[in-house]
Amino acid sequence: MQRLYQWTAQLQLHDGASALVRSDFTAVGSLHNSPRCCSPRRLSMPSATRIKYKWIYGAENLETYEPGGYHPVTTDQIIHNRYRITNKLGHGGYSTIWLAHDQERQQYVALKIGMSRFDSVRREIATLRALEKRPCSLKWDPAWMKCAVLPRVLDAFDVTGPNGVYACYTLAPIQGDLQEALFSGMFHIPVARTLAAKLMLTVSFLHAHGVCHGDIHLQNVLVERTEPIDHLSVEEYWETFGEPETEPIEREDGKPLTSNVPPVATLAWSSEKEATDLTLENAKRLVISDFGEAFDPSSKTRLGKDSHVPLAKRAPEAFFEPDQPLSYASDVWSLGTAIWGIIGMKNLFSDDEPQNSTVAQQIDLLGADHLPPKWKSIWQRPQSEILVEDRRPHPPEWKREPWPPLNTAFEKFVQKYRREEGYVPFEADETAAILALMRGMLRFDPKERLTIEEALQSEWMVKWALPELREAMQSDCGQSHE
Ligand SMILES: Nc1ncnc2c1ncn2[C@@H]1O[C@H](COP(=O)(O)OP(=O)(O)OP(=O)(O)O)[C@@H](O)[C@H]1O
Repeated sequence: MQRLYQWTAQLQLHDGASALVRSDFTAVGSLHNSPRCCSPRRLSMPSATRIKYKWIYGAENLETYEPGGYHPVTTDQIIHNRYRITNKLGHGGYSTIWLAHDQERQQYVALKIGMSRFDSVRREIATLRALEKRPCSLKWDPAWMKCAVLPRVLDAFDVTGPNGVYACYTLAPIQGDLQEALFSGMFHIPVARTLAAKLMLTVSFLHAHGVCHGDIHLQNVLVERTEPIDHLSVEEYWETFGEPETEPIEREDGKPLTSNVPPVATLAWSSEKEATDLTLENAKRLVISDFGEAFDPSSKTRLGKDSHVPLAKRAPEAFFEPDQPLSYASDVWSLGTAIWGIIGMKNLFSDDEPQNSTVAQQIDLLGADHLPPKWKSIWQRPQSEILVEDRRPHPPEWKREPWPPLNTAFEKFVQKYRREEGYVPFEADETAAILALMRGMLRFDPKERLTIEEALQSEWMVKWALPELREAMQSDCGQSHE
């Protein structure tokens, strides 16, 4: 898969117009070496005293193998006297995730091992466990109830290692995230509708249970495995799927490695399933993951400035009102950008742009007239009034390409690619319904934004997306949350 990314990125560089490759190919970075993983807020040691390693494409940030950081793990290692590491599934800014064989139950699990200095994995375990017991506060269609699948914590424990004490938990292994699937292709329309419906339904389940996810983006949206693997021994698994790809880790100063870092970097296994190959069977098995940022707005204040949602998916109130609490509406914004990602080819806002460019794109797309007056005056405040500590947005100082308005963006980022690459484009009536939903979910003012319940009742959901999901679910709902 690593090779595929390199290949597609090159294709983009040399022949961007003709290849069906995400045009914001910064996704190459965000898949494996996410800037979120390497952002300064995550670092503990001053950079001058950190040990530097030769960069390995596709590996986690190796400098983070230090006290307080990742647990050094290698294939075949047994964790907690029970879980035999079989392959790597991925990594995030807070954890590494491994496919492990549970020697007690003879089944495969995804093992998430948190970095020792963050309590994100502990919070995630608490949220998921609480969600299993929480009563539903809103009217929620019981017919859909068992279709909202959340990851289930199978086992939770601490592990002690050279970099500290790490919170760990196991959950069912899942096939891959949608961001990865979308890297070089698009979903067929019925699959896109099913994914969007199931994603929205799952978020509505969370909101109905008083929980904001707090980090909705397509890297945190996974589809379950369809092929069984529990009957395979670890050796048989390796024979079938290959052994994990590894690269030796080397220090930049040439000195020998310490025990803080593994001898080799293991590259994440990929199903190599592209968006085009995803079927309704896969789509109906969508699961939201990563509850490390989830919070209950009635009991916990999460300020806009503390949001960790990638900038391109972050709601504007987090930028304009950084000292105000976030709530369900911010999830709805991020969900809107995720649904756009599912139906289109190019992200709604470009990844890895700084805050001011992201806000400028939001304003271009939705129109300055829709900016709440108090935000308009923040945006337009004279440069001379901006104090160093004032991080609120203002127009970028450099010249940039204006972003198209919503309708044009749909034509340019969705329909054009669909036609050029031989995918069926959306019909005019469905397009109008999608755009109306997007406008409702992406209202600047969070109070005016659609609630998740309203979004679920939108024309696109009711006439196109939910019926598609219902049909796909006829037989079963995949794994049940109950
Ligand atoms: N149950 C699972 N099965 C298979 N792969 C998984 C599973 N959970 C996570 N992954 C993979 O690992 C990646 C990182 O997981 P996750 O986002 O939960 O980590 P994190 O450290 O909490 O990240 P973040 O920096 O986004 O907070 C996912 O994008 C996905 O590719």
